[in-house]
Amino acid sequence: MERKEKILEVKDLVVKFRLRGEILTAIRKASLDVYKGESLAIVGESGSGKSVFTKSFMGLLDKNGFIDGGKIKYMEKDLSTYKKEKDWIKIRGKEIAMVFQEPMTSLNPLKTVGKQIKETIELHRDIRGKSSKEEAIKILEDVGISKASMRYDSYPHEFSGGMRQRVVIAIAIACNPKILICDEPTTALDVTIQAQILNLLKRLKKKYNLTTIYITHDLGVVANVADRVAVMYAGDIVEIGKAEEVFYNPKHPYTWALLSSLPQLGKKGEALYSIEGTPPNLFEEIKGDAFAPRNPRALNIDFVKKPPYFSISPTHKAKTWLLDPKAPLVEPPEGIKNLNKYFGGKRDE
Ligand SMILES: Nc1ncnc2c1ncn2[C@@H]1O[C@H](COP(=O)(O)OP(=O)(O)OP(=O)(O)O)[C@@H](O)[C@H]1O
Repeated sequence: MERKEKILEVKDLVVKFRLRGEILTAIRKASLDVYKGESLAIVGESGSGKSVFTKSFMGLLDKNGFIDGGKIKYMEKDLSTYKKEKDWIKIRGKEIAMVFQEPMTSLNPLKTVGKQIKETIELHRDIRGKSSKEEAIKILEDVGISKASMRYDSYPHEFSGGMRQRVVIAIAIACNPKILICDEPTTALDVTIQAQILNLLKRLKKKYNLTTIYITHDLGVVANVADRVAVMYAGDIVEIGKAEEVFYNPKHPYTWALLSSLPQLGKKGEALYSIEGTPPNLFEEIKGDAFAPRNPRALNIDFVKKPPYFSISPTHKAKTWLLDPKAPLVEPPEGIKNLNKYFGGKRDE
């Protein structure tokens, strides 16, 4: 594999929350390398820790949250040691920016969209006055807003949902970040608009040489945009690889379950597959493989000992005892064996 430069290196990160006198462990020694210029997707069910994990890179954890171990290395700096807002201001937006699911919560309803972009430019870059307005208009054009110089003076409520999401992306881009984290960027939008926003993000990634991290529970979104996929379960990354490796040669039973629940695989008239059981209680210590109680193919050892990563290829690894040379042969479910039929074409776009 060509050796790419790491832009972010997360090692054994532990994030906890204090809640009513108890401690909840949301991230359990998760590690992740992100390479410059790549597009990485973090997928997993609601509550698996995707948002908490990425928010910890930006100092955006809720007040009751704290890092209790591990490192977050970004450009020679260890962000896990950052405590003060004045340190985070140098990173947030400027180096690492985030686009959230619901555009209305990220926009100020009382200010024109142009002013919001202009202010962001002036806060982060050395441009003022007329030039920053011109730059704001250019960015509005970049994110696909037609008649940008006229729309500059519009308020957020005058835009449709998809257009508002474009404005939120414009604000994120205006800071000139190196990493753009997109947290469920299309969940609140209808299907055609979703595709447009994903295409826009792909285009901007190329133009601005961005590293993009998508957070989503929807593997369908991932098929279209990600170079690599990280699968998260109960606060840990249980499988990671190139998108085609995770889609066409998945190894962790949780990835099998996620893939089996893809709506694209649903047969007409049949109920969609859904993963049985519930995720573990994060207030309690987890023993063994966290997915074991929900895994119909679990081995005895899964309930006792946490699996390490086993490598499948230089770019693909998974934390499951099924990959241990001593494990019995367990086949993935039939339904997910020919996924290239569904996604093969799309990935080559
Ligand atoms: N402020 C908080 N206090 C207590 N627990 C929290 C807090 N924020 C998050 N959590 C818990 O951390 C775990 C991970 O949450 P997180 O929001 O990262 O999940 P997620 O995978 O992003 O899910 P979703 O897709 O629903 O956002 C969950 O169990 C959640 O309840």
